[in-house]
Amino acid sequence: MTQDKILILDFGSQVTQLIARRVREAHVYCELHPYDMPLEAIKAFNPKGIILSGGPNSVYGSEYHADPALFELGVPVLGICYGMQFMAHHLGGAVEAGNQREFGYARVQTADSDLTRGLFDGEAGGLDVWMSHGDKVSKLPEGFAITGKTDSCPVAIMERADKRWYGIQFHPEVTHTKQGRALLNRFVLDICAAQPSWTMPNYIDEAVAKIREQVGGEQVVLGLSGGVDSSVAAALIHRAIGDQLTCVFVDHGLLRLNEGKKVMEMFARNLGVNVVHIDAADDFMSKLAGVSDPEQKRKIIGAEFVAVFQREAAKLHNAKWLAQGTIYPDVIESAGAKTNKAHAIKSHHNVGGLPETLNLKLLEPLRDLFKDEVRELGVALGLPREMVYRHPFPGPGLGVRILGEVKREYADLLRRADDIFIEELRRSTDDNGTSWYDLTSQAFAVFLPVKSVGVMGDGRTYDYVVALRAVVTSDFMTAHWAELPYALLGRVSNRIINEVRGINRVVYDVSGKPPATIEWE
Ligand SMILES: Nc1ncnc2c1ncn2[C@@H]1O[C@H](COP(=O)(O)OP(=O)(O)OP(=O)(O)O)[C@@H](O)[C@H]1O
Ligand SMILES: O=c1[nH]c(=O)c2[nH+]cn([C@@H]3O[C@H](COP(=O)(O)O)[C@@H](O)[C@H]3O)c2[nH]1
Ligand SMILES: NC(=O)CC[C@H](N)C(=O)O
Ligand SMILES: [Mg+2]
Repeated sequence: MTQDKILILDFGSQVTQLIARRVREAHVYCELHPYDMPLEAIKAFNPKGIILSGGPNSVYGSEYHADPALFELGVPVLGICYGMQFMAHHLGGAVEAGNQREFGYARVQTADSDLTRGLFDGEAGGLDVWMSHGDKVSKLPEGFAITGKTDSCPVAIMERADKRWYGIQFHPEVTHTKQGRALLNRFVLDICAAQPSWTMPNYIDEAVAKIREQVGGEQVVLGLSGGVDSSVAAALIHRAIGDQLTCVFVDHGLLRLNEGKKVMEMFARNLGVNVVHIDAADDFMSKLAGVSDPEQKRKIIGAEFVAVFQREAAKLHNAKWLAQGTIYPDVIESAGAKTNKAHAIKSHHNVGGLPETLNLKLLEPLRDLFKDEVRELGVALGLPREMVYRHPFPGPGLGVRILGEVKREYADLLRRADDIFIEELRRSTDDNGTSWYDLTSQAFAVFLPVKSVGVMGDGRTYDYVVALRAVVTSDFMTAHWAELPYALLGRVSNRIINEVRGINRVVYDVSGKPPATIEWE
């Protein structure tokens, strides 16, 4: 890779991923690796600078240590929180438990400093930061100066400018630290002098060359969902190897309105990608008949999906590769998941769960990218903005948005109601002219298989209920219900009740996650 690179060593902080995002936002490529990355691997990575993350442990008496020889590589090092404590510990200073723990907002008094130079324009002398620590640096390592402190933290910033070693006790990666982004930019762009050349248009050539080299003359299959990740992966791989790529698009009868048509039009017709469109609605519907338990439904859909995909992939001549839209957060989270014993709330199904008997090699060209980068890449590859900035759509589709037993009739009603909701969201804007579709992270309709009484045209109706769900979230782990304007909700309700015969009542879901989840099943 010809890019300048920053290495982030992860000591287990909850927010390490944000450090990587901030560096990427400065258009510098970076990677996150475990704290115990071997020195040889660090040298081979050839970083322009190293960032040591925070972490839950205490550096004294713990075994969570990086190889201290990294300080002698001649590249700048920035230690954040635990990272700074590790730096102090290994360079001859000392760290001990503080008598006061500090969580949340703090004001750091700063002296003129190499690290913070130029960050304050007119606001000299202070930083508004976010702290989360119990330990403190109690003795400075040799040659270091204290350049920032708070009332309860005598060493909030320490630095040794001749070696370009910097430690900060607070977290610059979180947005609560007001000048955090500027500080990270100062480290990465000025101190490490990394070139900000990491942009998606630049990345295309490199990614294309890599795919060609990996795949050679062999054939690739990809499960295309019409979602963002698989679509961008398809466009990128197609750019690299053209007809050697075949996409399999499975219509399980639980897709959004006209989804199949849209996907075929976009990929097969406009981009000239080979797409096999499988209409498997009958298979899915018959397997789902009579089943109302959410987990059982998910498992049936997941298993059937694999069966259909496997059958189709086997028909393709000489396919040796399975391409997937795995992205960097998936990679980081699945590494973390190995040690994480969280409760399973829902079994998410992805083609990621394909059995090894498929005997295909994995091609994952997006595995270094964050979602916002994947979107930029999609635009750079010529996919329409509207498709690339779409809300996520779950693999089991409407199957988890029809409560209880799934029936074709319900899916048809729901598809139309959902389409009206999305159309109105795209059409209405807030005062700044941003559409409500873009202001929400995910929005959809849910089918409730209960009937209620209504009156239309002086006649009695006894029809089904649809719930509207719209949430705002940055990570989908927690979410707020979206405060949509009443007038917009009113229009959606009117249109659904008037246009979708069989639905006579619309309600709005005002539950956050937690305690509710985003999908109803
Ligand atoms: N109907 C489908 N046909 C073929 N492959 C599918 C289908 N639904 C899901 N997949 C596969 O499962 C993978 C995971 O789905 P997931 O929803 O996480 O990602 P996505 O659909 O690509 O993007 P997004 O997160 O924007 O929805 C997809 O990348 C795709 O390869
Ligand atoms: O690809 C997927 N396969 C699934 O089985 C699945 N279940 C939920 N989701 C999506 O995940 C996010 C969080 O959803 P929940 O709050 O309902 O768990 C939301 O964005 C959901 O749409 C899925 N995505
Ligand atoms: N967030 C951190 O990195 C905390 C470091 C260390 N565990 C402390 O409490 O000080
Ligand atoms: Mg999807």
